[in-house]
This record gives sequence, C-alpha cells and structure tokens, in this order.
Amino acid sequence: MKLIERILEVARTYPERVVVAEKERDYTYHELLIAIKQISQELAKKAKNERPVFVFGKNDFLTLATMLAVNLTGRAYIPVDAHTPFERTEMILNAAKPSAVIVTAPVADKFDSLLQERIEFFEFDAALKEDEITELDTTQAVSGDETNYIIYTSGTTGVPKGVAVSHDNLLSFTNWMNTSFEHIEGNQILEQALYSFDLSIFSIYPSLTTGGSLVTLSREETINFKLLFERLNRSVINTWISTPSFVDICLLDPSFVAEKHPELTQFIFCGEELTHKTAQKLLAAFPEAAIYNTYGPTEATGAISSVRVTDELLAAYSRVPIGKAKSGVELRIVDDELIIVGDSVAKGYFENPVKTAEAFFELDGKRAYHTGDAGFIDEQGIFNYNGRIDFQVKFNGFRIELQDIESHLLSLPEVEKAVVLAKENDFHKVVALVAVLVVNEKTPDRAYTKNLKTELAPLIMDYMMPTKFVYLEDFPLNQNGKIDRKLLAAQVFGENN
Ligand SMILES: Nc1ncnc2c1ncn2[C@@H]1O[C@H](COP(=O)(O)OP(=O)(O)OP(=O)(O)O)[C@@H](O)[C@H]1O
Repeated sequence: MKLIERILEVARTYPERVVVAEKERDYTYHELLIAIKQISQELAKKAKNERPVFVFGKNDFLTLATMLAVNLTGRAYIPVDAHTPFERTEMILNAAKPSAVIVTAPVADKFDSLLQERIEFFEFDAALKEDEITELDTTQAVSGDETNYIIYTSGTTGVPKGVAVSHDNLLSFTNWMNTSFEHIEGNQILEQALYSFDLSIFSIYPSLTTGGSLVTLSREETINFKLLFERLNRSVINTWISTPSFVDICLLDPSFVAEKHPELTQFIFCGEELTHKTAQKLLAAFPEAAIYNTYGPTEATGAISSVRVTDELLAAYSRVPIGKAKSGVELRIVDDELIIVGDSVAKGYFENPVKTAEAFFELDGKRAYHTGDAGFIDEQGIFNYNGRIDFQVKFNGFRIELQDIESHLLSLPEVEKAVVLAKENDFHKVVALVAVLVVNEKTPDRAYTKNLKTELAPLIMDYMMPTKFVYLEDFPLNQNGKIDRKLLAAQVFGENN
C-alpha cells in the first residue's frame, strides 16, 4: 500500500480527530481530506509537467496538505520555508525548475517577482461534500522508487544539495518509527522542525499513518521563549521530537518537568549530538520517560539508528552512543568512517550526478552512502559517533578532532555548552584552537580560565589544549534548531576570518 493511501485511509477512519493543532486553531483529518482534494485538483490543472513542485510556506496545516496533494498527483515536493533567505530560495528554485510553485503563506514583496508564476493557497473550502472526498484517486500517487520529496541540506559544509528521497525510503523509515518506539494510541506529537528540515518527517509520517495529532509550533513560538513556554504549558504532547539544542532551551523553564507534563512520556532526538549533559538534565526532569537518541543524515532518510538513553547507559558511556541500525540498514565502519548501506539510502542529489557519485555508491548490490562522520563499534555491538571527519584539523602537526575536545569540555561540571573552533591563517593553516563556551559563571576571568585548563588537562592530550577561551551567554541556532557553527565562528573571529 502506498503511504498516501494509508494516510487517506486513516483520515477516513478518524475524520473527527485533530490532525494538526496550530497555535490558533485545530484541523481535523476530515479537513485534511478536503484540502488535499482541492489542492491536488488545482495542481493537476496548472502544473506544467511532471517535475517536482516547489512548496513555499510555513509549518502549518495548509502546507502539510499541499505536500500530500503534490504526492497524490505523482510528483515530488520540495519544501521551502517562507522565511528562507532570498538567495537560497532563488538558488533552490533555479536548480529545481519545478512544474509548479505553490505558496501557502503571503509572499514578501522581495519574493514577488521571483515567485511570479505561483498558485496561492491561503484557505480551503471546508464545505466540500463527503462523497467528493471519498473519490480521491491514488492511481497516479508517488510509489516505489519515485521521488517523494527533495530536501535541500543546510549547507554547513558547502553549497546546498537537493537530497532526493524515494517513496520506499520514506516507507521504510515510517515503518521503523511505528514499530521501534513506544506505541501511544492517539499520539500527540511535537512538530518543531521546519518542513524543509528532514527532522520534520519524524513527526509527520508516523503521526499521519497512525491517526496521531501534530502539535505544530509557529516560528514566533520557536524564537520567543515566553510564547514557547506558554504554548508548551497549554498543550498536551505525548511524543517529543526535536534537536537536542531545542530541548536545551525548554529545560530552562522550571515547569518543563514530569510533574507538570505527566502525559509527555517519550523523547526522540536527532540532527546533532545529544550531549551527556543534556541527556542527564532531561532524565532528571522526566525520570520515567523513554528517551531515544537517533542518528542519521538527510541522505539516509531521517534516522537509521537508535538507542534508548537510560541512567545505566549514561553511566557506561562518556559520550552518548548512536545505537544500533534499523532493520533494512547495515552500518559499517570503513577507515573510521560510518557507511550506511541499505533501503534507507536516498536516490542521490537531485540532477547532480557529480555530487551523487562522490557520496553514494553500491556495496554488495545495495545502495550505500559515505556519511563523512567518524565512528566505531564497541564490544556490545553499539555504534558510537566520533564527530564529523571535516571537523578534524591539523594543529602543530597533530591530527585533532575538535568535537573530541568539546565532549571533554562538556564533561566539566561548570561547562554548559562547548564548541571548539580552529582559527586559520590566510594559507588555511590552523594557528589557534578556540574554545567557545557557555558556563555557569557570569563573569569568568583569567583565574576561571586557568582553573578550567587545570581541570581539562588530565582529560586530553596536551597538544589538544585550546589556545584561547571565549565565553558567550548563549550559542546561536540555525533555522533547523542546531548550533550554528558558521555564525558562531563569524561572531568569534569576525566576518572576514
Ligand atoms: N544523534 C546524533 N549524534 C551525533 N551527530 C548527529 C546525530 N544525528 C545527526 N548528527 C549529525 O548531523 C548530520 C546530518 O545532518 P543533516 O542531514 O541535517 O545535514 P547537515 O549536515 O546539518 O547539513 P549539511 O549537509 O548541509 O552540512 C550527521 O551526518 C551527523 O554529523
């Protein structure tokens, strides 16, 4: 059965259930059927060809319905958040050459000419009759190896590339999510990640295929802590899905504890390293909850490994491991690099055979992907993440893993957050290692730094000792809710360095 068929079946089974809870209003599965019907009809009339459809909107009901409607017509959707900078939007549009552009939020003046030929969907006709909805035709709908969506990577490590994920990649991911974590009937799932970030599929597809509800945060709520805490305190959430950096923000609110949120019983993280510190704080706040660390790049469809985080696990590991591979996937270590093999590996980079050939390959007749992440497998058969290979630098002739230093800094009780940056000269030679820290001291002075160094010294090789310590009140996050290392480097070194 195609994913969209399952979703439509669920919608017909639970028409009155809430599918999306936005800040201002709830939408039902019945309304989802109506919106899909209207948008797909309009698209079928107006699309120029069978190419993907550019979907420009916010994280809301209408954008979700649009993405599903696009799949119903047999096309792939490209989700682009309405707050995406102009240059990036233009770059994606030029690369995609879409068959249609659908916008679900008013377009800012600056984007008006760029998105000139657009189909606007700001509302739907809620009065559509029952029989018209049941007529939804799925014969054209995306299936098998056809592309389900194209998500552009954030570009932390270069020019953004469009990852083309097939229907079967997504089906395998959804089946895994639905069977490998806690089963919660009528699951109310947090939708924090933007649709343009593949962490969003962790919420969308498990929810829609099981009759769950998406508790969707607006942009205002994710950037304004007061609004965020207000919303969390008046919402019922069973399953929490976010980046670790996002839950760090929520842990600042004293009411983010099990006593105030007894219904919040499951946490699933992905997208960046879950630090020991964050995991410990969360376990202290929600001692009974099932907490999972999952790992994977966009190129392998959401996540491909997981581990339950418990006090025992934290006692046994100084760095939270990434666990064991999902069914259908094999993780291998080749030359210290994590290689993903199997049915989660995406089709490649959209219409970019050169970049695809650099990262994707065949192994024993299966699709395989070079993650660019360093890792190892331990005696328990558990995979461990050792940082990104491109965050390894040569300093004074020694090979140094910046994230290794970070994890040791984080093991010190007074360090809340840590990023180590390599400062390069004009010839790309590393001339300094700069530890950028958030600490529990308002005005750290020289003596404070000296003390930190003394504490750090027995934990690392002496050539790994940062040459400079910089203290910040907090770290900037990118629009995907991960620590923004590029912006941090610009803040610390100045724009031209
Ligand atoms: N549980 C985890 N622990 C540690 N690192 C993780 C975890 N989950 C994801 N990551 C890191 O995030 C990467 C995947 O991120 P994603 O696919 O969102 O793109 P990105 O790397 O942020 O963007 P770009 O590819 O443009 O640089 C992984 O390769 C890994 O480095």
